[in-house]
Amino acid sequence: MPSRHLPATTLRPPSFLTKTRILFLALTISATLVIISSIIYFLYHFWHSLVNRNKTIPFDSSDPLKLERFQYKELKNATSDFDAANVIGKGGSGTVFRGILKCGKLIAVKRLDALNLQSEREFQNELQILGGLRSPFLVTLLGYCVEKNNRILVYEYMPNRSLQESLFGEGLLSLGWERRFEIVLDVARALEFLHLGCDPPVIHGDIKPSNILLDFDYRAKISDFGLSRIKVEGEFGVDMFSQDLGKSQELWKSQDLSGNLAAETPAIGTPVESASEVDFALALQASSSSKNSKKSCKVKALNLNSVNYNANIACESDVKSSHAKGKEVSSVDFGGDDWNNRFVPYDDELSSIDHSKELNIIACNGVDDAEDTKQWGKDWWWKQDGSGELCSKDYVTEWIGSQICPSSNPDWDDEKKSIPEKSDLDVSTPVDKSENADEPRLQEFMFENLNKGFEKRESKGRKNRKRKPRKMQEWWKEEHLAEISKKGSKLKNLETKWKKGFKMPRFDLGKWLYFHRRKNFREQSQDGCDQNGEFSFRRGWKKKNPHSVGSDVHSGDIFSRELSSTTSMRGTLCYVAPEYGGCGYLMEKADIYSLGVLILVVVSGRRPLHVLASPMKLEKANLISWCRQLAQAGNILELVDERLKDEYNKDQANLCINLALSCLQKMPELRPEIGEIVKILRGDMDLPPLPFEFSPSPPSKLYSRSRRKRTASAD
Ligand SMILES: Nc1ncnc2c1ncn2[C@@H]1O[C@H](COP(=O)(O)OP(=O)(O)OP(=O)(O)O)[C@@H](O)[C@H]1O
Repeated sequence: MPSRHLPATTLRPPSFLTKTRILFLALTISATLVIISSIIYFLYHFWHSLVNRNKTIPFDSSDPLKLERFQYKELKNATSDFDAANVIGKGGSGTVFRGILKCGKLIAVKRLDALNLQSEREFQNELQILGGLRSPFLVTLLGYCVEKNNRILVYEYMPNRSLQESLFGEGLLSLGWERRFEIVLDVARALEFLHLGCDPPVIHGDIKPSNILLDFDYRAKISDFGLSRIKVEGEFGVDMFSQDLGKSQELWKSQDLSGNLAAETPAIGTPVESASEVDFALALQASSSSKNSKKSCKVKALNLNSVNYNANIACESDVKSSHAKGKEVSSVDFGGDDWNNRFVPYDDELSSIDHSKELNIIACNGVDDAEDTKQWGKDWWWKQDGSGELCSKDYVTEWIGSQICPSSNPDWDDEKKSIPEKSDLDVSTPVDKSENADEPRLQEFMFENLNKGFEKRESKGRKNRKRKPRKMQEWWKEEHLAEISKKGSKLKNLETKWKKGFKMPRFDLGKWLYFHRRKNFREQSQDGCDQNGEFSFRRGWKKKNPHSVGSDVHSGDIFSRELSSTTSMRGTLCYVAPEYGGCGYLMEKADIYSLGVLILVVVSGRRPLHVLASPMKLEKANLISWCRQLAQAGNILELVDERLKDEYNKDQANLCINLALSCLQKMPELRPEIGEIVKILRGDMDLPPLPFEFSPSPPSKLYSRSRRKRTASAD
């Protein structure tokens, strides 16, 4: 019987088959698991990166700025849990603490008070611009911290705080003439670095004493780049003010504090030849506004995630002709049409209006409200009455009203005697009781008198000028809603917050401020005035930190209150250039104007706008007007700080004041360039002749180089 061959498989023992199956199954399962876990891992990371996108700093991994990213905990330890005892200052957006790192290094830690669109924007600006710059004339930004809703900036510590505090605070006498002159020179050099040493140029946009910090040796450094802008020349074609910026590279050489060449440590923002690729991270602003542009501007683009900034810097000649003239480089991406809405055309005629006007909040009611198609930068937001809304004058009026508090001002009793009866002002009426009737009268009185003092010469010219009033609210919407609408879900959050009454001072600012201020005013009137109150157009009222003395002390005559550190929508009241004034073009000459005001403040030891109780002293209330009057009378040295007595260099003082007047010319193109200013201050160039309006009669005894050198050698 033939034997039957069974299939090989069947011949194998069953245990072998089982093992193979098990092995196969195990392999399949583990492979599946690996694949699934890989997918999960990938998805998790994808989700994580999406979720954390808004929390990341707007630099990509190739961060050229080498800023240190601090842990919140680290800064908390450095400042003893942000202890109030470590507070060294308070600005509109945040509180500044003194801190000490583990390594023993002293730092200044600025923590933003609230996270909103404005503060986020300024935070980004500070990082992008100041973070990309290194100069002995600029405060060094060491690092930052972004964790959850915390936004913190870490700076080098400046032991002598701000110029504001040195001039108007306790250290009053520590600023002798030499130091003042050096400070002016340092600030000029800092601006020289920004305007001429950087490519593209950086425009600070908010030069004022509280943004000038003093180091151990009282050398001045510029800080606060929250409102700064990068000027990308190519984008706008012809420079509006015919500045020969091309010579910047030729002119600029990195300088150390003593003015010596220090070429070995070029700042990040130095000319292209010294840094083949400018590391400004900055150009983001330009990029966002230049959709039509094509050619790159040698600026290293950054990957900005945070607030939907477009980081592809471009600045090319291929720009719409409507953008041909210099315009502000905004940090926000406005569509093409938004540009047209946002930027008002420059108008020589309007810019020739006397500057005293913009200090004259006062002028609000006296303005001809007739229609005109032209709008002028600041004009509309000073003069919005007739709309039924609170105009800027009202804010300032309220503010001034709140400062005029007999009970809290020891000088008041003396001064009130000199107030003429015809003013119909009963100064003995306590402010708290005059809430409805007397308070406005008191304020009207102040404004009327200020008006008389400052605006005589303007009234004629203004009669024929017709202007279309523009509401601040409208402007705000134009500027921000377009911006916000691009921020998708962020907008929804913000809108929800607004609806819930979240504190967003720029929304419906007028009413918000009005009611908020009135409420505070009533409350404060009962306990005396709020000596620390400060008015901010940018963020509404801010309460000064008791440690910050800079803004609330008396300086000069009776009581003079500061509007100087009130930050406007863009820039600061009294320091902002007339052609810019909140929404116009931010060009180098705007910084020059602010420098002019700063010089006068440094020389005179006075704030640019003093609110004085006595009409006798009104001529001095507006520092710029007063200086112009003195110049016409040929007596500018009367402006020099009385506290210096005779211990100052008359030639230098003369030079500074004349230079300031030159910087304060209404026409931006007439103001000197920063390179010239530095040369003039160093005695390497003569001051150009001042226009007739400032010249004493007979024509100016201008300060000449030869004369100055003679004096210097005599000294
Ligand atoms: N690096 C620093 N070192 C020492 N003090 C500083 C430093 N930075 C700021 N301060 C102090 O903190 C104060 C507030 O500064 P901050 O820049 O926040 O506000 P500001 O410029 O006064 O106001 P705003 O932000 O409204 O323009 C300064 O006036 C200064 O006294």
